[in-house]
Amino acid sequence: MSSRIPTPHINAPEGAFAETVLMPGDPLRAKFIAEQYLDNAVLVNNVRNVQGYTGTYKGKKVSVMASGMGCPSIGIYSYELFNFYDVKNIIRIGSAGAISPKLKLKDIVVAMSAYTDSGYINSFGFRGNAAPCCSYELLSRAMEYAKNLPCNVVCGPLLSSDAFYSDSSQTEILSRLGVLAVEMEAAALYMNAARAGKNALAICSISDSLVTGEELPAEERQVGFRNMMELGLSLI
Ligand SMILES: O=P(O)(O)O[C@H]1O[C@H](CO)[C@@H](O)[C@H]1O
Ligand SMILES: O=c1cc[nH]c(=O)[nH]1
Repeated sequence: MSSRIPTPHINAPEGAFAETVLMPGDPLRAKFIAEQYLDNAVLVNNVRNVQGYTGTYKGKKVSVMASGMGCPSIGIYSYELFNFYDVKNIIRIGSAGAISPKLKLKDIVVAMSAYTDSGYINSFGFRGNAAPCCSYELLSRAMEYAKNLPCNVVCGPLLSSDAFYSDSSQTEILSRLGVLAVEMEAAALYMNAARAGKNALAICSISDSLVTGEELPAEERQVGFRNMMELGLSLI
């Protein structure tokens, strides 16, 4: 365990986090997961209102903490958890916009890999094109559990974009390459896990479709993705 805790972003003491952390972007989704699913949940971080809780689920210790939005933000939290708090697994519990016409609202994408346009990728010193990919062990366990879920769960690549609003047509190009959906964090999480020798998986519920223009309201993005939350919790 490093002595670099507390950090500027996490004021929890040593040992405050479980070895597995579920990580939604939205702090209120983190709070909802802690309140709905965890026994004896304790708030272990609230710096910048980025809420982190540790409790137990079915008797197993688990933490849930928000990442905020975008690669730079999840880059900070996942780096500090992996490298300073000795966390072993981070599972993103996110939302994403469908770019595949085959996906409907509330379907779940389990991200095998993440294309990215984010400059965050340059911080690892590699001058070619990186290939951020998930933990195979977490992925295979997630897809096994997904067979029991009453919703469509698809495994494939995501795009982790720096821009939520964009004039470019990159998503159409990536759709032709089989990329399923766009979100904003998986690539940074996967790169930090690789660099730290740890494990990561991004699971995202479809909150809107760039194909049809349908979208869910903010409250549903906060509390409505229970199948995804239970899929994440099945991995602890
Ligand atoms: O719902 P979360 O987990 O925040 O994920 C998605 O939602 C945010 C944009 O609305 C971005 O963080 C994107 O990745
Ligand atoms: O990053 C995101 C997340 C949800 N929906 C989108 O269109 N983009």
